[in-house]
Amino acid sequence: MAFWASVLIVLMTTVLVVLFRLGAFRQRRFNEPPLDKGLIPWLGHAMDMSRNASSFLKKMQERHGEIFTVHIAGSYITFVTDPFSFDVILKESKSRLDFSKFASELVFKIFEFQMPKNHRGMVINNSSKHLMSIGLVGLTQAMMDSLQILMLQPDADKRLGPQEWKQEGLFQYCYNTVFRAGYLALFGNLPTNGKAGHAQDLLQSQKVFEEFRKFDILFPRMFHSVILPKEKQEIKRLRYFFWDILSARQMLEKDNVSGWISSIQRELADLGVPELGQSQYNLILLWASQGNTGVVSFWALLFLLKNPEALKAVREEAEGVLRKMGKEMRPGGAPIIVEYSMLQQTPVLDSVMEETLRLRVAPLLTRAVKQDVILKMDNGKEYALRQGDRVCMFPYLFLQMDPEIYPDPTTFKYNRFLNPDGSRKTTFYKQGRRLKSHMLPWGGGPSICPGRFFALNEMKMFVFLMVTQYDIELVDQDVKIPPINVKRFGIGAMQPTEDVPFRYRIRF
Ligand code: HEM
Repeated sequence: MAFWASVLIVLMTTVLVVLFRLGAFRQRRFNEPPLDKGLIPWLGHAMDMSRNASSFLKKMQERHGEIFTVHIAGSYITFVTDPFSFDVILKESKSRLDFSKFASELVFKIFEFQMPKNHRGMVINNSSKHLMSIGLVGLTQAMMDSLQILMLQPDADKRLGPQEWKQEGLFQYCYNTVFRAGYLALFGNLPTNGKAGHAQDLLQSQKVFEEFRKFDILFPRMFHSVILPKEKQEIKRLRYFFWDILSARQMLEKDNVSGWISSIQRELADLGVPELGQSQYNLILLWASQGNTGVVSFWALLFLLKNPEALKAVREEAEGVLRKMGKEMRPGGAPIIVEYSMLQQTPVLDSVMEETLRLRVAPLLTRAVKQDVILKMDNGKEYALRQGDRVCMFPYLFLQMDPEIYPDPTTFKYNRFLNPDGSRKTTFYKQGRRLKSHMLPWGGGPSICPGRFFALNEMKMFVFLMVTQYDIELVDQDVKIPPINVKRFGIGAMQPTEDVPFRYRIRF
């Protein structure tokens, strides 16, 4: 009897210790935000969050207000929903709220790469040199060259002449074209070995795109740590495919590798990162640079195709820029070349891109709480945050979809970001007060996307070419705009649940 009593005591103690470790006994302390642990130990609200983060967070905001802490898969995460307080968090010092810690954990989970200590300084320095300022002009030119290679390649179906309509899925077409052009511009071309043309580049970039899409589709499951054993195998295979294709050895054989990729690789080698680590890092850069631009380009074109007035305005603006630059569009004339300077003269297209980013880009901005912190909200209220927790912002829901800031927020309005005089509109208000940041699709603070200027150039260039070089139309003009895949909330650009057929032909 005594024996069984001891076993029972040991068992109960173990269960209590495990529950304690899983955070089941955490109580809200004085000054802390409202705490919502959910009913399932350790998992907490993980299922709701991975199912549809946006509707879950909306429900939590309705229940708790401007700030609350939820328990998700073993972590306590504080969400701030007041957009006026976002800047406070984004500007907070790294020693209190840190971006790198969470990013490094995520990168290790998905890419199996252990970030070297000073890697962020390296990314930031190289990005400001090669993705901004002077480097941006050359890279934008490289993107243009690659877009031309892809868009003007002879049709696989030789029966179709250049003037005939070609039909495809718009999502597939945009993602494929922008991904491959961006990949070639950043990661370089295969040597032609005396052969004419770009056949090898076209073949290899197609394969890279196909494998990337498989990885991309599995990404939300990796992000939320809900992978089945079969999927684990596939992820492993895909990682090996990319580590090989992006290896230092393969990159050395390529021509025209961008300064961004080659100098990061050199610095990694100097830091003593082994070859495998360099390949792993290249996959991270491939993911960061190519996972969103094709998707956003798709939405921008779809919105234009569904809004003939907007399409007309963008086309007229682009044709005006071509005329101004002396690039006459003649029937059967030379292909259109979009130069860097031309992209600085397109306020209507800028507004279209900004409206598309507002409607379709939904990252979760996360900081690790490095020490106990008092967070002073914009309204003066103070909340205690605990060391070891995370603090998160979801600007898609609490800023970009706010009807007070953007009336009729789910509707695409191509001129929402234009002033009546046609200049760019940057002032937006809530409760009569001007917002410092009216949108955060690129993140903010020290971790703001360093590729944002290049990304915008890539997408604008693609849309510019599509509207000037081609006639484009939806196969069914009445087709509904497809819903978004809600499982991708928090990751970046939202993808559609289904494709939309469209057709295009060279304009003569
Ligand atoms: C539509 C396209 C893009 C979107 C919406 C986007 C968005 C973002 C977001 C939200 C972040 C995280 C910011 C944070 O957590 O605070 C990020 C990080 C990053 N992005 Fe982009 N991005 C895009 C395109 C690009 C491109 C084209 C490149 C490179 C050529 C790039 C390179 C990076 C890098 C390297 C980081 C990590 C920065 C760091 O560790 O500090 N992105 N991006």
